Amino acid sequence: MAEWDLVVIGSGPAGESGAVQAARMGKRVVVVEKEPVLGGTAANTGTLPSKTLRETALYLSGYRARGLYGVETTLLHQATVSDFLYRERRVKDMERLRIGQNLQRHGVEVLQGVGSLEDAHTVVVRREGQPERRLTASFILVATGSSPYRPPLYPFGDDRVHDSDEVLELAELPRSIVVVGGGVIGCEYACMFAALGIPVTLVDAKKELLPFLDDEFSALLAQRMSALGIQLRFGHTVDALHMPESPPALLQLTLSGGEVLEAHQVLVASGRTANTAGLGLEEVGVRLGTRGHVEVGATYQTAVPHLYAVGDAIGFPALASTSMEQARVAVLHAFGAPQTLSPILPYGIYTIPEVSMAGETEESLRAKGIPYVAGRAPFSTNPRGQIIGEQHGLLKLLFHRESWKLLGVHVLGELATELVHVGLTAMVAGAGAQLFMETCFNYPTLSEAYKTATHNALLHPASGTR
Ligand SMILES: Cc1cc2nc3c(=O)[nH]c(=O)nc-3n(C[C@H](O)[C@H](O)[C@H](O)COP(=O)(O)OP(=O)(O)OC[C@H]3O[C@@H](n4cnc5c(N)ncnc54)[C@H](O)[C@@H]3O)c2cc1C
Ligand SMILES: NC(=O)c1ccc[n+]([C@@H]2O[C@H](COP(=O)([O-])OP(=O)(O)OC[C@H]3O[C@@H](n4cnc5c(N)ncnc54)[C@H](O)[C@@H]3O)[C@@H](O)[C@H]2O)c1
Repeated sequence: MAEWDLVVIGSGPAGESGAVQAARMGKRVVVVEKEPVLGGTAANTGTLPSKTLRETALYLSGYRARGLYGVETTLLHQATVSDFLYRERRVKDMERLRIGQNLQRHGVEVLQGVGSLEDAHTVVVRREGQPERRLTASFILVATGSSPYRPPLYPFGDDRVHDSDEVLELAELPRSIVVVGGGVIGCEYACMFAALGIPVTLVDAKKELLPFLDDEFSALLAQRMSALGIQLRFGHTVDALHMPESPPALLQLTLSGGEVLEAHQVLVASGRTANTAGLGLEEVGVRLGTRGHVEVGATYQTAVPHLYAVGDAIGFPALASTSMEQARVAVLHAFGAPQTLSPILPYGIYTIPEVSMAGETEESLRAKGIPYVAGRAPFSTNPRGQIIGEQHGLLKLLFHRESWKLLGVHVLGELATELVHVGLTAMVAGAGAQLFMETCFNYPTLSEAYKTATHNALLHPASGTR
């Protein structure tokens, strides 16, 4: 008999969620983590640090108060790196502590060391200066996450060149920066730096900003990011980088098309690679795809049935939110209580302003030939929006033209990543216009925009239909 019911490799959101789910089912569970701290990318280098830095940038820049009292606030004072990183460290520490306590409370054992497969049922754990440990398991959950992809053009040892992990170890705030890669990471960091008054240029090979967004919101976000002072260079790659020997001479980045950008520092955010090298997965029959992503089926089972993989290790959508859900679904399947992942997943993008969406876009509805009606509620006409000075926010709801079921929700502006959940919950419950008409919302609130957007759709049932 195996020593453990479940061995989890990795303690990020996926590992924690999978381990706790199995422990709740009365299973013997051990989590193997190579780092001395728990929490993975979400707690230590990605989600929480970047969101805390965003709040710090908003606070230090006085961004939320801009234009509210007839005065334009600028930086409260010259922001320093320690201003910038102070709260980031506190939030990180609290999250690590919370995860440790959560695992302990559920009776999950934690082992520090690098895990790899010796055979399909044995995980060997190696830690410098310690004897190797062998863990035999009935089931194994690979939740090893991902790391920034480092294109060979950039000398990452140089302290003017960063990836999204290293950017948290800045020695000083950049005087100007080029961000290469306008995916979610690039856009979020570009906004933070711009809010702090740092000149930012954002370069991306794609022609459109975050093309998975509804076109109207992609364009609106591009407009707001430009208004924040970000120079957008879409449809371009960086073909050459010149690094002068002696700073403060500026870095020179030559774009496809010939333009030369000059900046003090560069942040490269052009995708991520799964942490699967050296795990021994292929040796036991697990298939890996591009950038090392583990190939899995609908219940996160690999080609080896008792071996599951979840989170960033399997690729898209590679979010903390979805990683936790995937792990829960995988563990329930392993221990004989199968469930499926929610069919509608939200996206929350912490740019300045925030953008969030769930369900269909106008483009996806058109492509599927589904008849729809769009209803819009600008925050500038919402009383709470007025109070907080939210001039550019927008909620858009997409309803089925015949059934009036909600098919998609899109929000840009203050608290967009929170507001989206009203629409998400309605969609998961199969509800629509009727629900928003009959629900009493607090007044004044931004959530009330759901009622306004529904009225707008009902008043103009032909607008936005295709
Ligand atoms: C800058 C940034 C911002 C982000 N913002 C958001 C956001 O706002 N919202 C959101 O939902 N998602 C966000 N994400 C994505 C999110 O962080 C990841 O999707 C999530 O952390 C993935 O969880 P995971 O458990 O799969 O992997 P990870 O969190 O990467 O954890 C994997 C763990 O496995 C460990 N490990 C790896 N190999 C081994 C081994 N061989 N042995 C032992 N341990 C090992 C690692 O040390 C790590 O602790 C962001 C990511 C970045 C980089
Ligand atoms: N709020 C959130 O949910 C959030 C925040 C940050 C990160 N994440 C997740 O982290 C993951 C990684 O994010 P990411 O932004 O690094 O990767 P990404 O793959 O989403 O984006 C990378 C971008 O870089 C561009 N690119 C690639 N090579 C290039 C080149 N040579 N020149 C110019 N542009 C180039 C691509 O066109 C793409 O737009 C994503 O899966 C994302 O969902 C989520």
